[in-house]
Amino acid sequence: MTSLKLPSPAKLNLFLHILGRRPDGYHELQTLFQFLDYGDTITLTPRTDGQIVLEQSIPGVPDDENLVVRAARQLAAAANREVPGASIAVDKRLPMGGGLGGGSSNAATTLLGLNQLWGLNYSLDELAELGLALGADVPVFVRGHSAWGEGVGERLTDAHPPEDWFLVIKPPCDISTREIFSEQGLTRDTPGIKIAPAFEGDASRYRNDCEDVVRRLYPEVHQSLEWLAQFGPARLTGTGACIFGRFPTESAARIIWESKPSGITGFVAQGVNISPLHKKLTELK
Ligand SMILES: C[C@@](CO)(OP(=O)(O)O)[C@H](O)COP(=O)(O)OP(=O)(O)OC[C@H]1O[C@@H](n2ccc(N)nc2=O)[C@H](O)[C@@H]1O
Ligand SMILES: Nc1ncnc2c1ncn2[C@@H]1O[C@H](COP(=O)(O)OP(=O)(O)O)[C@@H](O)[C@H]1O
Repeated sequence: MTSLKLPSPAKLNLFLHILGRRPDGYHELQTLFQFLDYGDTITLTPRTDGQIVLEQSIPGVPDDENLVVRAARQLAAAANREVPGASIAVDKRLPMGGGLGGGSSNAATTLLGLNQLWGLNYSLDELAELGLALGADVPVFVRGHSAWGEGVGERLTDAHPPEDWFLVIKPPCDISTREIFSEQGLTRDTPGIKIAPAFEGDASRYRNDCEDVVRRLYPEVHQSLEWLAQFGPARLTGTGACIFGRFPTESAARIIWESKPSGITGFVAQGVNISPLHKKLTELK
């Protein structure tokens, strides 16, 4: 059988509210996930020896901890028969620890791709449940539709935010999700909002509750937000470090991108409500 080459897109948290903390220390969230038509690419090639082989390590991530390897092993363990194994290559474009969900997306792409390659026929519900054990953001990537997320992000309701263009900037720092959620000064009491069928893109009642803490701890993020805010509302995604500005057209986003100060890295991409992964899998059917 031939290889399967699949997209592994980024997500943005168009807003992120923290409603409280559960007894186990995890935070109750309300968030709005939208995918970007931009991300990593994963190539899955079936083997015959049952092994899961990562073709190239990611610097700083031991292979056993790489989310693609963990996802493949989890799926192999769940299948109640021998699987042929797979070689997995990840072409990484998304910054790690950037709040773009690259690791979670890689896990979801691996689960859906190997489910097809190995002929396991698990449903999206079953794969989302398997994926949740790997990370809170994996289920939304498995389901592949922009969504309101509640709980720790696992209770999902389809959403239809406008498919605008985004300028995403990666300030020169890495931020650990755990560090931000451990901060004393984090806002943890935002009142819950009623999930609306239509999303008011830039309504001021939506924000990212991690932003004040991240601005204080990481001046690089503060400076990038100040720069981007000159051109319109600028916001943090997830627990950072990436920030984004929203634009109605690609050219509007690119004009600002061209004017960026030297040393700023990032990209321009469209927000999409159907994941590029699911579009590709549909095309392959
Ligand atoms: C906050 C979000 C929003 O999309 O974005 P990211 O910035 O990571 O992309 C995610 O929910 C992140 O999910 P995920 O990246 O899977 O987090 P995990 O690795 O499971 O959690 C790392 C640590 O952060 C803390 N944590 C995480 C999620 C949550 N709702 N409450 C928490 O307190 C826990 O201490 C946990 O051990
Ligand atoms: N395949 C992978 N791609 C990215 N990160 C991975 C991968 N496997 C494990 N990780 C770990 O997961 C962490 C979170 O990565 P990622 O999902 O990209 O960021 P974030 O949760 O901030 O959006 C990384 O810092 C890295 O240590």
